[in-house]
Amino acid sequence: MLQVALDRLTKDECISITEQTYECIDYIEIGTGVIKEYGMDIIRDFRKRFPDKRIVADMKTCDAGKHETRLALEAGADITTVMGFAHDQTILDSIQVANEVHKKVLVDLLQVPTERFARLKELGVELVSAHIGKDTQDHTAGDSLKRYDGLSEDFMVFVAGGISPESVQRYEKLNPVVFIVGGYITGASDPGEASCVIKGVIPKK
Ligand SMILES: O=C([C@H](O)CO)[C@H](O)[C@H](O)COP(=O)(O)O
Repeated sequence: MLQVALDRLTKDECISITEQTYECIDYIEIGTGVIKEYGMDIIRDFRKRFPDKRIVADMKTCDAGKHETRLALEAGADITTVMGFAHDQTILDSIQVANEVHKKVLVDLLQVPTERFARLKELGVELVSAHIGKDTQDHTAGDSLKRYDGLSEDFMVFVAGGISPESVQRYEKLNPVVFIVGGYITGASDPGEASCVIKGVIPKK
């Protein structure tokens, strides 16, 4: 499945790109920077505009888990993100709030030591994002994905970080269920076409 990540865009650009890509995307991610600019209002707005799509709020919560998770899910997100390096209690609280409303938490593994993956499983984490951060994408291309090998035995895996049709194959061993794609789609001259091109090369799940 394909998740379009809406980052570094105005609200109007987010709406336009979502409309253009609608046919080929499965999840809409409201990016962290967009949430910082527009707050929960943009999640509420997207929920009304796009009732048939799953919405991921990339909150990147690292403290105040109950409060931030509730904010994003009550605004209409189906999934909200929490950082895997956050305190165990933050992750537990976020999962508890999400469970109460039958929604999900996606734990972002950015900067999480591999030794912590087992603990995340014990905490009840189900969804993880094997993520290469924006600021390191140019510096770590290649083997940094190795640290995520085997994750799909314990978690439903989302993958993110500079993904393009050319790099999709690199993720095969991670057995991802969702490919999160931002810049390749949002920076394209025809985002609709770009979303369908990448949808055509990611494994069907
Ligand atoms: O989570 C993301 C990143 O940390 C910026 O907030 C992006 O949504 C994710 O990396 C996907 O975007 P691209 O790397 O541009 O494909």
